[in-house]
Amino acid sequence: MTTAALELKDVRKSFGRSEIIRGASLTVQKGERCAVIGPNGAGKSTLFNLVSGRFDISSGDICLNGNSISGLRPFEINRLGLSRSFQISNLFERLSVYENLRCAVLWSLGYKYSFWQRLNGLRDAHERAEEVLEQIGMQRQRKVLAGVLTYAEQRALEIGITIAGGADVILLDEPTAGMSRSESDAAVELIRKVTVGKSLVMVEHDMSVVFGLADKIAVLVYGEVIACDTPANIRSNAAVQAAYLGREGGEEAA
Ligand SMILES: Nc1ncnc2c1ncn2[C@@H]1O[C@H](COP(=O)(O)OP(=O)(O)OP(=O)(O)O)[C@@H](O)[C@H]1O
Repeated sequence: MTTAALELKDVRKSFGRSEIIRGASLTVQKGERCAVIGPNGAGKSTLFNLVSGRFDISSGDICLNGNSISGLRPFEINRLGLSRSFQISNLFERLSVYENLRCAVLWSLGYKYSFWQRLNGLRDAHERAEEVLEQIGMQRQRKVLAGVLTYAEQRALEIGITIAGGADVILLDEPTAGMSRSESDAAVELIRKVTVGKSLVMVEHDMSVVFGLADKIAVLVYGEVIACDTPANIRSNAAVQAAYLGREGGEEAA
């Protein structure tokens, strides 16, 4: 049996007396694209914060490539190969597109101040930043300050920053939020391209994005994964229809 890229085992999280994540289990295989959907307040962002180490789990376990990452800090989890984007823009607005990418690469290389390491680190970071620039199709904007990019370009740059360190498990939080249809279609193509051979977990409200991109959909309702299946099976799942799709995404998902 192959080792899963990411596995959540009966994960629970309470804030004070409120249990927000109530025994969530989820397995994402290597190379698989999984969308997490669910109503507002279901706990999707909390789940991302648990997986990326921003919050500690209350109980259960989370494994990355077969090894427990529970209790590790975000940068340790990142160095083990998991990278996440944020809903809120996470760019250095006064740095250029290229500089933003180079910063992300240097950070992921564990760059520390030492002369020789600095020279080697800068060379490696330059080459990797160039690769990512090409992957996200932003060579023409390389010198443009991140703060003056269009919204869709900023989101594309965020995706570049997320993949810059070469992580093999990518978490994207609402990557197409606030985009027009055509911008969102372009973002889907970009995500598809940059996640080839990687595992993707994304939280997304736009059902055409979810059903267009995901190999597997996990439905989170009140902190529990009530279904996790192929898009076709999720579409016809009566419990999912009742709890979520019937109200929020039925039209796009149909
Ligand atoms: N740090 C926190 N302290 C206390 N309660 C929190 C905290 N973070 C989240 N919650 C609560 O957990 C619940 C789930 O929130 P979360 O943001 O994870 O939901 P979501 O599914 O991402 O929602 P949305 O789709 O609206 O973004 C909410 O009731 C929220 O108020």
